[in-house]
Amino acid sequence: MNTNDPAQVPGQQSAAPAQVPGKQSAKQPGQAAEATSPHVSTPPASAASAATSVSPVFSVRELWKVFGPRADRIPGSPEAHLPAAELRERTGCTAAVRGVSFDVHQGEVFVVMGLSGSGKSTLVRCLTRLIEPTSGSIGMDGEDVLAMDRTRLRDLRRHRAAMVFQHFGLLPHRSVLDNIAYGLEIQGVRKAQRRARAAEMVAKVGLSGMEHRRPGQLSGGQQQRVGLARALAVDPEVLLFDEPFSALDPLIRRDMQEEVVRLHRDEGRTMVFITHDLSEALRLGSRIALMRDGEIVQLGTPEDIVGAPADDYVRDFVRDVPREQVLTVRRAMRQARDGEAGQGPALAPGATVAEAIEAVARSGGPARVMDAGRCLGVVDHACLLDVVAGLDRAPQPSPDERTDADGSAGRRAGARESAKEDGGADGRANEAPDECADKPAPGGQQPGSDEAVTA
Ligand SMILES: Nc1ncnc2c1ncn2[C@@H]1O[C@H](COP(=O)(O)OP(=O)(O)OP(=O)(O)O)[C@@H](O)[C@H]1O
Repeated sequence: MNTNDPAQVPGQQSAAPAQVPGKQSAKQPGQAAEATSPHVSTPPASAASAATSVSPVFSVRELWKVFGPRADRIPGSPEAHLPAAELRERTGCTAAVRGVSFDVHQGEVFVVMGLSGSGKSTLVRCLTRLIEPTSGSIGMDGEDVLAMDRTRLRDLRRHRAAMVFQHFGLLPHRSVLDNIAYGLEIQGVRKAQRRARAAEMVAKVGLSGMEHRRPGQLSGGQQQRVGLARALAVDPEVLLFDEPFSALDPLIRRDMQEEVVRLHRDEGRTMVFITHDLSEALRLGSRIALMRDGEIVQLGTPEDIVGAPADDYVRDFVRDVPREQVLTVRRAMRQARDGEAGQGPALAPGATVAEAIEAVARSGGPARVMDAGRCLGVVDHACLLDVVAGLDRAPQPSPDERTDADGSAGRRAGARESAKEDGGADGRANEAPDECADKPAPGGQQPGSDEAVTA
């Protein structure tokens, strides 16, 4: 059985994989585990339907990682949930990851966020067994990661899940091009082929013209681009980022975040992204797993986390987030009254409250929330203010909401990006054709039509 075939397409399995223990069906293993956790928000309708159509890239159940003597006695023991200091005092052990369960869906940016020491790095390293878990199960595309032998594991790390580290790990005496080609070199890809692929990646991450420089001749941001290009060169099914931008200065960091958003939008590649920076998590995440003391205290979309914090810890965490930048009009809207469905600027359901405030201010009246030509509701001054003040109601997903290519709430980032594309740099766009568009406003024009944001 050749389980290390360099010609193998990344993400495809060359051998009959061992199945994840306890896996119920190919359709959606562990959906119940996510849905029954008190801290895990129910995904929006589109995410849920996407989740049922494809199996998760990673499926993690009851995962524990305990460091220290006789670590395997801790999971399931009465000590398992002791506070960290008490556990250490009584047993000499540290429970870095405690009974964590989640799925990473295809095409999403799954952010693992938490304060220093909350267990983020340990958790993500367990996914490819860079750290051996103490107990639990990990599936990748339905294959049992914990049952993989060394060859299969090497294949997983080289071909299927590439890691981008904070410290770029570049080879100082090699050129940019050769650094990018390195991952292909250890896969045994021929020189001409790997250099051609590396040259493609140089362009993709915006380093054209710098191919022959050494890492020492690059800025921190440029070095991180090389790290990113090296991971991309092997065309992995999933990219794992371990706080990749935390050493970069804020402007370069922003630049790199945009790079990730762009890559995700263009390629729809699955990404798992560790950060301790809330604004980075909100900006990049399709969903965010917020960790505390080794546990996931809440797992949900940025809108879930900011709009419906699971407990006081999360509430405190998100207290200073500008709500209007994260929450969407879906949360703010009310039912249309007396002809309101037929006029006013049109907003996509994924438009932010901030975008809606601008549209309503410009038009002087309510804006419509439109989806596939249907008016889902309207937003006016009062309901937008309620959301900003935190007096809003729960979100109101439409029953037949369309599903985007990437399924889950990656739609948010996509919504913002496509708003920009449709309407130019300021994010405005022309009004989408809809069932109300044939009802002319006074003066023959749709009021505020040029303020509308579509996504
Ligand atoms: N090899 C180890 N031996 C013992 N304890 C460890 C080991 N690695 C990590 N830990 C402990 O496990 C806990 C989680 O560490 P981890 O590095 O996963 O946290 P983190 O959230 O990634 O932190 P940071 O943001 O600072 O990198 C911490 O208490 C840490 O001290």
